[in-house]
Amino acid sequence: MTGSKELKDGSSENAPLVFIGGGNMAAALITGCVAKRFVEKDRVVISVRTEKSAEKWRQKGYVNVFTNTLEMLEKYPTAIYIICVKPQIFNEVVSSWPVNSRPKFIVSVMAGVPLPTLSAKLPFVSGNTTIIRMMPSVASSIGAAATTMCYEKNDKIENQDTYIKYAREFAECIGTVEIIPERCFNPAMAIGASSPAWTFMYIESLADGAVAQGLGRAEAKRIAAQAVLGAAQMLLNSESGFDIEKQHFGWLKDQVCSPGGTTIEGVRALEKHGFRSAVIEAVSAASKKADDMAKTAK
Ligand SMILES: NC(=O)C1=CN([C@@H]2O[C@H](COP(=O)(O)OP(=O)(O)OC[C@H]3O[C@@H](n4cnc5c(N)ncnc54)[C@H](OP(=O)(O)O)[C@@H]3O)[C@@H](O)[C@H]2O)C=CC1
Ligand SMILES: O=C(O)[C@@H]1CCC=N1
Repeated sequence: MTGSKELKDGSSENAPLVFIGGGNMAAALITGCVAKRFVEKDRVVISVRTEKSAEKWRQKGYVNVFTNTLEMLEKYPTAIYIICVKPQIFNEVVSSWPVNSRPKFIVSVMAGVPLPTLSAKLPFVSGNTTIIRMMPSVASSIGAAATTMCYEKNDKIENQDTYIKYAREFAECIGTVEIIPERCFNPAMAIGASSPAWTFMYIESLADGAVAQGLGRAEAKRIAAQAVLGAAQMLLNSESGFDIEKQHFGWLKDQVCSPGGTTIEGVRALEKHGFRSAVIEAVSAASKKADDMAKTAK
């Protein structure tokens, strides 16, 4: 990406990107898309709750920072709105939205707030508003997120294809993107957005294991992180001889396990301690939590 991306929909040329919420997820998104020059800093607008957070953003060179969401939304009546607050704060955001507002394009990254709830709760949303649910991850900051996206296609919405294309380009600038049906959104969130936390835990555990055996902490951390990166790259890069569309992951695992060797002993230990089951349960627990949140968000 060489230049700042413009959204030309006839009504808003070069529309600003307005982030409602400026915490961890917004920081990863903004860092990632500014680094790729998808948007310039002066076209980013952010609202946060506290002056302390606002000051942090200003120190990073962002000038359009607000601690009053209503004031921000009144100042930017035509924009691309990205809702980045916690789901529990969504009702507060709804009540901060000017009643006469008629937004055309809203992106929500909130876990556990489905599209029908978004449309129902944002009372000003008309039949002419495109709402997109996007689930990126903290890896957006380095352009390495595995983002998922869903939306309801409506041919009656003016310029909807333009908005969808823009959202897709936004997601591509922070990593990869999969468009999925909303019914699969929560399990996809678990493996795309929550799993970085579990992977950090896994890498930390690898390092701990080696430190327990006497390896220095710094070396252990670097070796563990690189080993996980290399393994993931082998799955995604067909030059490894692996075809992710056709082959089972076990094919690569088996290449590492020399008969009578060291690795298969580790496989045995992992199986004994319920490794796969623990991971499957983690995905299920995160997904179920999002299902429960969706019920209370109604
Ligand atoms: N963290 C992650 O890896 C991911 C998070 N998400 C989603 O992103 C959303 C945000 O999560 P995360 O960034 O982790 O949370 P944080 O707690 O880090 O950030 C929340 C932000 O919202 C701000 N805020 C609170 N109330 C308001 C308000 N009324 N108006 C405007 N801003 C407000 C806070 O301001 P202040 O800083 O002043 O308190 C803070 O900047 C969640 O819905 C989550 O589901 C999605 C994918 C991954
Ligand atoms: O923990 C959460 O709820 C958010 C959504 C996915 C990742 N973090």
